[in-house]
Amino acid sequence: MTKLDKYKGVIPAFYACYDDEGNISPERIQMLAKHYLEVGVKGLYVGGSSGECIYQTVEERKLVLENVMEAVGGKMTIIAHVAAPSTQQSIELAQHAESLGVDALAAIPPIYFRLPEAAIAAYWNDIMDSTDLDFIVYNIPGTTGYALTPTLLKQLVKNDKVIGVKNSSMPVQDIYLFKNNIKDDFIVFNGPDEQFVGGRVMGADGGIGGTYGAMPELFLAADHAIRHNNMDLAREIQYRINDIIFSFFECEGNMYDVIKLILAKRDLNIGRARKPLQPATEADRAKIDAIAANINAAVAQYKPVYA
Ligand SMILES: CC(=O)N[C@@H]([C@@H](O)[C@H](O)[C@H](O)CO)[C@@H](O)CC(=O)C(=O)O
Repeated sequence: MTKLDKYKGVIPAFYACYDDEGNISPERIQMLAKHYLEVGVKGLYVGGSSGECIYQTVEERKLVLENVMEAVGGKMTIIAHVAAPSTQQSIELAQHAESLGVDALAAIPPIYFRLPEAAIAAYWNDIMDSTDLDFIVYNIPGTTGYALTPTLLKQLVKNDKVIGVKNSSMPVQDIYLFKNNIKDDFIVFNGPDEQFVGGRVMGADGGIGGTYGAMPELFLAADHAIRHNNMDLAREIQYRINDIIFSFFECEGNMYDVIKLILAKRDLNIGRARKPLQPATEADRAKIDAIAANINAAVAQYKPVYA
């Protein structure tokens, strides 16, 4: 058992939970967090893209984390994503997260301006210096426009607080770059859910993903198959997961709104996605019924793999 084992496994990116008026709902946050605790995932990644962080105020983001911690803090690994438009706001969120007792912080690079690498490093270092928590560098070039380099990562890991990278770039080989020759005992999380198995084979220790929350049982089953060296089964589950993810993208509404409507069918009503994320349309409704049925069938088929 090492200090980093608590991060190795399936970690859903926690969804934004709103009431019917679109305000943060403490009750729904606690309900969803307890649901994932019961399902048996390793931890939760709170306040990331899937948490709609960029559409929430600092105070709203604090309220979200407070309710997750009240519901499950201490019983699962909690990683708080704290990147915000300014360094000052990011530090405020980081220190608030530390006061609640989270396990680790994560942050994307600075938002909006394409800043030079020195400014990106300074941003991450400022956040790290503001608390004693473990820190996870978040590489998501598809949305931020900045692709983490091994050179910068080697500089960052001189700070012992850096324990890993959440890698949401598409090339699986990036996992090799961030896993090898960086430092001993370093965690890499697979980001693209469509490549969960591929990322793990390349060396990722676990995954953090935006679709895990819609079908955590399938990722737990794939994780179990990988750990037991049953790669044919792992691939089979990954293919099933991908069919489901690709069906999300066939809807006109944004994936998070589609997932929320699917969760509502499982008695997990967490409201709708915030605009400008597009709401699901009437035409999506029949597709959403079919996707929900497909998820239920896949869960029934593959949950016995680990349960
Ligand atoms: C670009 C993007 O949003 N990537 C997602 C994936 O989990 C993604 O939703 C999934 O692979 C479906 O394409 C995560 O890496 C991001 C994430 O988990 C988060 O920050 O909430």
